[in-house]
Amino acid sequence: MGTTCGLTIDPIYRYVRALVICFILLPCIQLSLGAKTRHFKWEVEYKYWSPDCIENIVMAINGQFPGPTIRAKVGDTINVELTNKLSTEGVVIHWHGIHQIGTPWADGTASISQCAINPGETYNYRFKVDKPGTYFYHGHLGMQRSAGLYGSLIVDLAEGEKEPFYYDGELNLLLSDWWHKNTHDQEIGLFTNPFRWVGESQSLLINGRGQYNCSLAAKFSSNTSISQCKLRGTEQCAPKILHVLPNKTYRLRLASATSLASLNLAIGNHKMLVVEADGNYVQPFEVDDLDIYSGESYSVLLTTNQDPSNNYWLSIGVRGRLPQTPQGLTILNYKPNSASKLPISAPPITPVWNDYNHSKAFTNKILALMGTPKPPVNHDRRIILLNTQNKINGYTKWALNNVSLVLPPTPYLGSIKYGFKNAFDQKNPPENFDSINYDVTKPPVNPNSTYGNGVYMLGFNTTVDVILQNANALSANVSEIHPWHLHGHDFWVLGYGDGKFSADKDEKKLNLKNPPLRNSAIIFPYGWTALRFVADNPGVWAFHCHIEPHLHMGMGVVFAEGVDRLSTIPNEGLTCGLTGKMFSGQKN
Ligand SMILES: O=C1O[C@H]([C@@H](O)CO)C(O)=C1O
Repeated sequence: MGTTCGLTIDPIYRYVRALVICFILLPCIQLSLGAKTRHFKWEVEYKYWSPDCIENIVMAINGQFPGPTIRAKVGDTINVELTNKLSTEGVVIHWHGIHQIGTPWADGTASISQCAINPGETYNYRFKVDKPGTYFYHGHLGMQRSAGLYGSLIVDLAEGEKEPFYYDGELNLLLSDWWHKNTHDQEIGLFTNPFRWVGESQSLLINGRGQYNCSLAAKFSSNTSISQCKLRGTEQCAPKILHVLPNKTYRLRLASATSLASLNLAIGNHKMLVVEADGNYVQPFEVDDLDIYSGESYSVLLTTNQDPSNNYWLSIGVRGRLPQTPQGLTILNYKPNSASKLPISAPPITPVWNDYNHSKAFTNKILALMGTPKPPVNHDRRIILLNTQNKINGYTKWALNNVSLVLPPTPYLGSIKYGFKNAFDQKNPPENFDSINYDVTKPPVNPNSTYGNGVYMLGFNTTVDVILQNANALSANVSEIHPWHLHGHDFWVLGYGDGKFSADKDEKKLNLKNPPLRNSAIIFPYGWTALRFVADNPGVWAFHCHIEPHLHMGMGVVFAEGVDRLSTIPNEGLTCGLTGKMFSGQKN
């Protein structure tokens, strides 16, 4: 029996009732709650741009880099008509942190939730924003995030609702990293034998702005070869100054769209109170600096209680990789001081890149605010994913339990819905690795892995645990940070640990009392991270390392649940691969 708007009743009555509900009642309920449909017409194209004062090409939206900020209220419907104006490549946009409940085809993952939008074509992203918080959107095909395809998405509380904290004003910072080598070149290097790594970025950007050939803080540097930037403020690379008034509290919304860099952010002389992580409230805690990994977002409260005759630095620097990228800087301008008045001392120093104790201390402070839903006490299934750097026929890859993901030409959402059994590997990918014999502290004994595109089919409404197990990469004594992001859900972060996860020893250490709910979590070098989520959102969902070159090298898996519950999937996103053939057959 079919369902419409979630209802299953007899056919004629069902049709009439569905019409009434869909076209009369739902809009009325929306109106009465003040919810709106927000329409946007976007065109994606390459543009010449100077994000760090060096001219390059960026992927711009409506001529802007970063793309326009979307601001909406909980319950609103976002409708982005996205036209691909790139002349030779497809495009998609993922709405990072938005659950896409009932609209999995709008998740914007090429080969998973939709076909890439071809040059000249338009795709309609229509979805509801279900949770207040700080989010962003970005390209999810190839290396298009590295190319600059990103922007902010901020969801305010519904009318009449109040945040559990007070602030006078708001500042929004979207953080990213920037290479001078174009992303096609970067991408080809990753798929070449011998492998050519993308290397560290040339610049860090704050709201799409950084300075490569000069520094805002050169006069404080002992390196005399760096010149002081002389910017008028109108340049594309001039910092976005953060204007504040003394003795007020500001909510800083932070999101990291970096391709590679893990960042640490600090504001000279000021403390920050962390209140939100990935769209979830956390127990407030105070910090001097904060780590933010690719794919994460935070809100911090900043009180402007320092000497009002000065301005202060806001700095970001690289963590977890030997930094070869200068700090990204902007100025916190206490009004009425002139914005061009430099702070009186040097910018905050980023903690040493491999001081993991510093990072762990920060991460362990993140706990759910009282009232946050708690995780189910038991899990139905536990998937353990060993993260390794591997080789396939001499090519360097990343793999999970020895399988490196290569996406199929037919998007999973369509192939699962319509039962195309030859669209992807029908065997469940491995649930575990040989944890008794595998030494996570050493390079793999046998580094050869295989390509795969199988799906973890999750029972609808079951509770799934994922243990992400880090290991040594291909070179001895190297284990990297990987920030993992789950589409379509938040998960509870039950705990982090060092070495190999052991159910006997570590199970009892898991936090079931107040674990933070998030959509992104990291694994520390040589460590493990335990996550739990409920598979209650019909659709097909990527779960992957948010370092873009790592995802491109296969570091991801695919989950699917409840696809049979989706009554209709718009054809619009499935007109490629086997589903494309099926639709063209129907037309004939
Ligand atoms: O995937 C990666 O490859 C390089 C290095 O391991 C090999 O060049 C690096 O730093 C990564 O994160």
